[in-house]
Amino acid sequence: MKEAFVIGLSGGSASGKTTVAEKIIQALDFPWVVLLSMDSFYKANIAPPYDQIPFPQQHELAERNEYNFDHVDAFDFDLCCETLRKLKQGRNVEIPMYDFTSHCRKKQAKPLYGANVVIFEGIMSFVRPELRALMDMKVFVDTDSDERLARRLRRDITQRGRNLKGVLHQYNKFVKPAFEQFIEPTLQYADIVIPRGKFMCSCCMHLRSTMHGLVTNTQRDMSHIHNGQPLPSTLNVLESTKQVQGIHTILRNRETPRDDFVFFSKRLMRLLFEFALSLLPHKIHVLCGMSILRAGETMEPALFSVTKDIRLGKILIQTNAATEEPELHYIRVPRKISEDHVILMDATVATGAAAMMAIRVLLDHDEENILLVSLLMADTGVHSVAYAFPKVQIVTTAVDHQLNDRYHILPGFGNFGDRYFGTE
Ligand SMILES: Nc1ncnc2c1ncn2[C@@H]1O[C@H](COP(=O)(O)OP(=O)(O)O)[C@@H](O)[C@H]1O
Ligand SMILES: Nc1ccn([C@@H]2O[C@H](COP(=O)(O)O)[C@@H](O)[C@H]2O)c(=O)n1
Repeated sequence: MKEAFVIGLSGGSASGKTTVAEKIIQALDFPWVVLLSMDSFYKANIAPPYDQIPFPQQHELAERNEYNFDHVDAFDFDLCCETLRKLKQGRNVEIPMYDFTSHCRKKQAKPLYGANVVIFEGIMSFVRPELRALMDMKVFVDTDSDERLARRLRRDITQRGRNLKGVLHQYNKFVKPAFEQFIEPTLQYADIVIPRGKFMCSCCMHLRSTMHGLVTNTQRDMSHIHNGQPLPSTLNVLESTKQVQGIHTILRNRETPRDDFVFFSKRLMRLLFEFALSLLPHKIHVLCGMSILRAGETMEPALFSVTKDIRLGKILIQTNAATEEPELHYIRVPRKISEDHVILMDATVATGAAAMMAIRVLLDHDEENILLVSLLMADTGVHSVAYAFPKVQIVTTAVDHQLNDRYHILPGFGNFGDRYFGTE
């Protein structure tokens, strides 16, 4: 669950790598696939120290088509490797954005959150052994050089601000020799070669079958793999006092009117947060709350009522109706929270798939600084989270033992969000 499957894509310039990557994403129809391009790691930077040649000089050379963008030294391989390694580990990264017309990095970097599958494409992606070692599958797009030149002429003139003479000059002086010297020899490392850049169904079928055993249906797999295992030591269950039992009875009763349901769930949330806060170490710490929308949002007022100056983030994860997989739709995280204690909130946790996706997004944290706080959990969810993230503290008021065939907790609280918001 933690490691992303990395597909490396290589081939000459304009061979069709990006196009093939996009087709793989469509054809795989897989949740949470990200595309990372080597172009982001050109050394051409707005500020030193990445520049070997000072930027004004490099820019001027590029404008005259005299800067060699097709040499291994043009790329920041260290940053590239570190970024891909982090993504493979399911961690967050900041991707530099490159602008081909100004030959420099944009000021703004693009945040990427961990993913199930990472497609990494670039002319030099197979050149370095440390990059190849991060790839689970390597695909080479092998397109004839005339075809590549024709495509490059069209693309660079229409999209990258070049002219005919400049493209031809750059191609003959740098692009063609680089292909022969650096890129073509890496064809030997490919598991799959796509001839003439024509993406074929057979290629996708091969990719699917290779990945099948690795990333299958998360909800289904997680719903029964932990049967009979003892509950983990990171699980903290609120003491089942008469008051807590009474509130559970009210919340579990499907006849309970909405206003009672809201009142007593709020009451239980406060007790839960008091308990969760008592588990934090005795020192000054900064707190950040993260609610998993939409049911986790119901817990925010209770959290505010027991904590002062807490920062808040939100994350929207929804289950794809067709694949039954959780998908990340929206995220807002306060800046610089990597040192904070994070209280991750969801009203109920069934299989644990959404909670695990949220924890993965937060993985720039030490796991022990994350508390997953939920009113009610299924033991499947408890086991899955604890297995994947053994240091995350899990805090709840009760653990139920069954899930139905739609992965709802039994006996449970029913659909918490619908009952709370009155959208049943
Ligand atoms: N199979 C194909 N047939 C025709 N044109 C293609 C094909 N694959 C890519 N192209 C075009 O060639 C250009 C370069 O493709 P791209 O995927 O960006 O290549 P790369 O990422 O390898 O540089 C684009 O304009 C794209 O539309
Ligand atoms: N400022 C730049 C930077 C790079 N290039 C060329 O881009 C090619 C790599 O990108 P592909 O999408 O074609 O793989 C590479 O061959 C560089 O020559 C550029 O022209 N200007």
